[in-house]
Amino acid sequence: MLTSAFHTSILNSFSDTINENCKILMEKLENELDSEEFNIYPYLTNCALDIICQTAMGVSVNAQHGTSEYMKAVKEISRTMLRREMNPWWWYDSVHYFSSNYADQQKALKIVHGFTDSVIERRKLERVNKISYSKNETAAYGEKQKKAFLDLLLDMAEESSKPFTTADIREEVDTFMFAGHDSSSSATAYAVFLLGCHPEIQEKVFQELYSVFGSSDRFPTKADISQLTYLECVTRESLRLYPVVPVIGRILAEDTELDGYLVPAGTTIDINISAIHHNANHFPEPNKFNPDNFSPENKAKRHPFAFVPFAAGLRNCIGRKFASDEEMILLSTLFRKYKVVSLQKPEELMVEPDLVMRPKNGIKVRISRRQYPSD
Ligand code: HEM
Repeated sequence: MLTSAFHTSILNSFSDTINENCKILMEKLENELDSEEFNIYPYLTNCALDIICQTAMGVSVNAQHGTSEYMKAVKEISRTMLRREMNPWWWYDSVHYFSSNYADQQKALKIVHGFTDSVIERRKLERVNKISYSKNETAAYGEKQKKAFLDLLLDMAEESSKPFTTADIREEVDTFMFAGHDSSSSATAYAVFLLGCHPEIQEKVFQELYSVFGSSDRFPTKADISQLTYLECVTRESLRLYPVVPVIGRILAEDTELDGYLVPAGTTIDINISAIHHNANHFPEPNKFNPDNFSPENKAKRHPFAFVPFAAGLRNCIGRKFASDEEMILLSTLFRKYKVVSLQKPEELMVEPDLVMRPKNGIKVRISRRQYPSD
């Protein structure tokens, strides 16, 4: 159901939403111009949350403007899942049910489900009454009243012979929400961090941006983005060094030979994406940040599965294009406007496992406004 909603033409319609939220992010960052040091990670996470909420449900939770109950609950659910994973006693349902973690999780789930259900019910009613979406809700979608992901699901549900309950639809919307905000904001955060550590590479990115945009601060178009080939290499190289989903699990469908060992069908295996990305046979200096690893020549020389941040095969990431577009828009806007200096060294940056691999102590940076020749 989700996959068909990710048709390219639909993804393109989300770029207005990304741009509008990116503009708010830039305004918020203005307040940090005088800071000696600040953590840019929460800014990126809140921006990603607003983007995903608007694209998923067509409503804003205004995460960038404050703290909504829904936003806190989304974060709390991630935290309770992680706490459970870290505490083997809680792997048993019967023990977990009596824990405070379970109570916290249920409380947060109630808020999240209640919010999603109310949006779905309201949308369904509007469709029955053929009321077009209210002005506030569509403002982010521009004049043409672009549909949210939820509307596409409701279209599909109406056309399907199988009845869909609100809970079925809610599950799809929640999957989109949870898979889509932490992953893309962390990916963007690591790219910002690495560019902040490597001024010479940041300068090269800026020169590319300048060649496409000049000193304009206009929203990037699809055509602009397709010209930013070096920035694209930067985003890939960042995901290579910091794959935000570092390990995935699979159950073997058939007997498989691995390194001379026969692993029987039905075995659960972990695939260590981070280790694949740091394999010196594929990336000669595996710990060095080198965007040229993704130049067309270097890419052509490598095995196609040497770089798999979005997994591969049937259950790969369906939000890959969305995530890449979002990251390119955010980075191309941010680095046109600001110079970024990272105040942590790569060896000091601690990562912690959550639903995705997050920077444990955030991303500490200092920013200054870019000077253009006409300034
Ligand atoms: C840089 C950002 C992202 C990365 C690195 C990433 C990575 C991944 C990976 C590795 C998987 C496979 C997980 C597994 O098999 O256990 C996955 C699945 C998935 N991702 Fe992403 N993702 C990103 C962004 C997004 C976004 C923005 C969305 C939605 C808008 C999204 C939606 C999904 C969904 C729905 C699945 C499950 C697909 C399925 O089970 O068939 N992802 N992602």
